[in-house]
Amino acid sequence: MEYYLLKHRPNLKNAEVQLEASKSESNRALIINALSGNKSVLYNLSNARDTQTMLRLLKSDDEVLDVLDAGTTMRFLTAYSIFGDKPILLTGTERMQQRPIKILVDALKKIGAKIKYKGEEGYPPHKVKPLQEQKSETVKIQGDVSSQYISALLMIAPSLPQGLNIHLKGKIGSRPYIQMTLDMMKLFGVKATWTNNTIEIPKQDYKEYPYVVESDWSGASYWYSFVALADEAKLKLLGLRQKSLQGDIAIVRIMNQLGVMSTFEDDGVVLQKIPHSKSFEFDFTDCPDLAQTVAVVCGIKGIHCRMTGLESLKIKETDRIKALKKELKKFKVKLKEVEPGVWEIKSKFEPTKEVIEVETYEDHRMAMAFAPISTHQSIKILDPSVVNKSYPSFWEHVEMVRDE
Ligand SMILES: O=C(O)C1=C[C@@H](OP(=O)(O)O)[C@@H](O)[C@H](O)C1
Ligand SMILES: C=C(OP(=O)(O)O)C(=O)O
Repeated sequence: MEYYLLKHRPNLKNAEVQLEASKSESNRALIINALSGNKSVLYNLSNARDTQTMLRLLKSDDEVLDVLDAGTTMRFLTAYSIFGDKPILLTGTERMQQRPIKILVDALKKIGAKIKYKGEEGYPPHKVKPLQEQKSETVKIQGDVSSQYISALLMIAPSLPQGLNIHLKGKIGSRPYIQMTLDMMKLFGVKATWTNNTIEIPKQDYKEYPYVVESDWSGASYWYSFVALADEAKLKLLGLRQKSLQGDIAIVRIMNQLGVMSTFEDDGVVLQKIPHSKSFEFDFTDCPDLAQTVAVVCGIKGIHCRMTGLESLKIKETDRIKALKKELKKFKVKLKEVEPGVWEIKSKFEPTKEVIEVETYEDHRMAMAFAPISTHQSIKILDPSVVNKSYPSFWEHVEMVRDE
């Protein structure tokens, strides 16, 4: 298997990193634009494979759309396909076929769509037929499995003949991603009202809007981690804004406690080292993609850490809890569930001369979250091309930033 060898390098150069653009914003902008007849020019779309796949599939005439391992692409295209002129079969990687879709499919069926599973009930692949008639203008949807189902419904809602009222049930995970969807819909001229647990979207047309995608805050988190763990570091991350639509801007607050200060400038944010707290507690319900970054930083720095809100990690690119546990253990870091839903990091990490191999489980975030450990000791990241899902230039940037 291919690997990327990162020899121990404690310091970073004083460098500027042109981050990749957000795949979450890009994929929303692409769906919204497709729903409005592609009348807008979209700037700075992401080179992430998830976005390039969305772009390619939106242009495709095929009856089979393979989203590979892209969750948003799968969920958003499933909803979008009800407006097609022929049945569409949606499929993906083996892992994608284990990631649930029933909650979204049930909501679309309630609206009147005809959808059939082609493999296991509740999971892709599934075939979506064009919507003949809207049967209901109200759907109830569970919010604690994936917010992507809700975002998918929200974006198609104004294009439905009767609009849509969405009632959210129970705990809502990844809420900032729902807000991002609504904020972007608003920029494209669509009005929605969110009161208590109900979001109402009347039928209306998306307007033209020249959307500029911001850099990716989830991708930024790995540079915060590099700075937190390095002996000497000062980095500037380009293309990030202090007022972001992305919930993963939470990394600014988190890292302020874990040893990184952020200073916003016109064209990005400057990261500098500051003293860190001895212990840290955080609920990741709103920003699950940051959990791996934080677990690694706390483990390596020996910061006692309590993490909650990790429920959705099990159904992402891999079971991230299982993967984290296994790989952190190689560094004498324990991730343990101390009570239901509460995870603690306990560390006995000491750098060794040995090169430790990190498995990545087809998960880009495993590769990127573990790479900063190279500031303390040599590591090998297996299957390094996994980063292409969200951040294809990651290794190039690592090469550029680490000091020889
Ligand atoms: O809507 C989005 O762009 C995303 C929502 C989150 O997923 P869940 O809503 O499934 O937690 C996040 O983990 C994913 O990387 C991107
Ligand atoms: C969970 C992720 O993506 P998705 O669900 O869109 O595959 C991610 O990028 O961490």
